[in-house]
Amino acid sequence: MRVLGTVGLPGSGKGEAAVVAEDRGIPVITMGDVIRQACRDRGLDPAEHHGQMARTLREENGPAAIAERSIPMINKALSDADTVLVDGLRSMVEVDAFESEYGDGFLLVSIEAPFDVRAERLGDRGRDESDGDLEKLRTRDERELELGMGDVIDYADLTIKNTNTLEAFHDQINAIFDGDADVFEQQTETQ
Ligand SMILES: Nc1ncnc2c1ncn2[C@@H]1O[C@H](COP(=O)(O)OP(=O)(O)OP(=O)(O)O)[C@@H](O)[C@H]1O
Repeated sequence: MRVLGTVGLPGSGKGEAAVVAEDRGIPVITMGDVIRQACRDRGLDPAEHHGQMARTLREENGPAAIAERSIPMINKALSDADTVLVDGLRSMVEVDAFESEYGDGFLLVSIEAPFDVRAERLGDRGRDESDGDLEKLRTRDERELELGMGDVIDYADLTIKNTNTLEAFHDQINAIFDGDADVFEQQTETQ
């Protein structure tokens, strides 16, 4: 059993890591899915209430609420699969929740790229208007770091620098899933 969590600032490549996982048939649970499900459970439109629901869940059930709600989803996926990817951890309380559930089976991977590289890639991605806005990216970075993402990045078992081609990045992610170079084993043994 392996639960691989990713952390990274906006545009670092977490979504691409999830694409690699899905291509290999590895289930992906995103924290966003948890929030969308909570919206639907309460009859709310996720497109409209996503941000508010994230805050409500934390207010009602504490800062680890979203991680805790994702654990049953991960466990369900683990009944059919050996490995699951959890996309986008944001704070140490979430790390603690996954570590207490999965112990050494949990591996935290930090995906990193410099601001300028992320800004250019997000500009190309253009998923929404904030993607092309440098000031908004700076604000998003600051907000994530203030909310504790920096600690999670520092704590990660493995760091991947996503500064090369997309193909090279996919190879790096595949190597982690393959357990190449004993990367996975070394890290879990020393935890
Ligand atoms: N090595 C790379 N070379 C070229 N493009 C890349 C590379 N890595 C990622 N990208 C592209 O950069 C964009 C941002 O990557 P991605 O969507 O994976 O980031 P993210 O970490 O999920 O961001 P967010 O948190 O904002 O959703 C995407 O369009 C992705 O295809």
